[in-house]
Amino acid sequence: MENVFDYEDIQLIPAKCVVNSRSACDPSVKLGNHTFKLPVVPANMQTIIDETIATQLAQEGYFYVMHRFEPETRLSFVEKMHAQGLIASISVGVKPEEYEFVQMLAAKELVPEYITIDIAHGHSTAVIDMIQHIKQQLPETFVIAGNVGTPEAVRELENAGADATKVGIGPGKVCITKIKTGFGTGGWQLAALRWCAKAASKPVIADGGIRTHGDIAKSIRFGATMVMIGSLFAGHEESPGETVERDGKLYKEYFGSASEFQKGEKKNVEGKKMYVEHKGALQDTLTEMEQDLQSAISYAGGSDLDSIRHVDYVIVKNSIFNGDKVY
Ligand SMILES: NC(=O)C1=CN([C@@H]2O[C@H](COP(=O)(O)OP(=O)(O)OC[C@H]3O[C@@H](n4cnc5c(N)ncnc54)[C@H](OP(=O)(O)O)[C@@H]3O)[C@@H](O)[C@H]2O)C=CC1
Ligand SMILES: Nc1nc2c(ncn2[C@@H]2O[C@H](COP(=O)(O)O)[C@@H](O)[C@H]2O)c(=O)[nH]1
Repeated sequence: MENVFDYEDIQLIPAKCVVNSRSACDPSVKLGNHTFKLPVVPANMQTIIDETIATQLAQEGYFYVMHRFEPETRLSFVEKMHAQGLIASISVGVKPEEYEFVQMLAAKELVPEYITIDIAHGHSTAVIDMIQHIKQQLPETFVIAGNVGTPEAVRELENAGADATKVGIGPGKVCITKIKTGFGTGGWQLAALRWCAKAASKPVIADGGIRTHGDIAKSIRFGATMVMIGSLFAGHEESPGETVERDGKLYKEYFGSASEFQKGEKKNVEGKKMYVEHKGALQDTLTEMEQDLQSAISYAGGSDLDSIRHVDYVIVKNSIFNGDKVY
């Protein structure tokens, strides 16, 4: 593959501004039948989202995907969200009990608006079978399938009925797949996104490796409809991870969904645990992301996200941070 690059290697090129204020730029995005305030979704991980955050996000008009690691709560979660007039967006795996769960939702006529099939290696018969099962049982549900890292995988999952695919194997902050298996899109996630998005006929969600808000705009430029983010969302007051104090500073725990901490055993471990700096309220980050995206849209010379998709770019030889810290 020619032109292999990652987020740090790219700078987008400004085009003539057409708005008088960044506040005139609209960073909202449509996914399925709904429009959301931002093209950003917090990762469906246990230290990133819980029912309280999911409810807050849905009420405020942001997309969310609830994780699948407390499977017994999912049915009542869908009921609770619908009782409040909010969208229900949940995750499933591919084991036999997950088939029964989907059947149970259908039998109770509980139709989540979104279901994400959340598997490490999504280019598999297991995921294709689950897509078909959901589409048969819950035809109205928007199905996001992943994770994948190749155009072949995107096409196969789309052909099986997926409404969107999620791209990213190994670029995550707490991911050790790349180290333990030698496989993945770590180190070239942005190029992999471009490769996959060119083959896609439906929305692509870029998942993992976002380290700055500018990386969201870069993902949009290279074909993402939406971006899934873990580490940047891990350090908030509301984040479900444990809060610890070290040398007078507060940190929040962030662990991988395939880590020993999540699994409760040391088997097929492909994730680790780390601590990220505490950074205040979730809404403050969402607001800053919105402002930074509005600014990105203005630099793109337009007034909505689509303008970012058409800007030129350069591959820079050195890191854009040039040895500096981000903040
Ligand atoms: N985006 C990424 O880069 C990655 C994400 N993750 C996250 O970790 C969590 C756990 O993922 P996962 O282990 O898939 O989920 P599960 O533990 O639910 O495994 C799902 C099923 O797929 C099988 N399976 C898992 N990996 C493979 C593989 N490489 N080849 C063949 N079969 C496989 C498992 O069997 P068995 O366990 O017996 O093999 C199991 O039957 C998810 O939330 C996932 O998103 C994990 C790694 C990479
Ligand atoms: N290889 C692994 N990847 C994982 C694991 N748990 C989650 N993930 C992926 O990471 C992203 C978040 O990435 P970030 O760079 O924004 O922090 C998440 O959405 C998953 O796709 C894991 O244990 N191993």
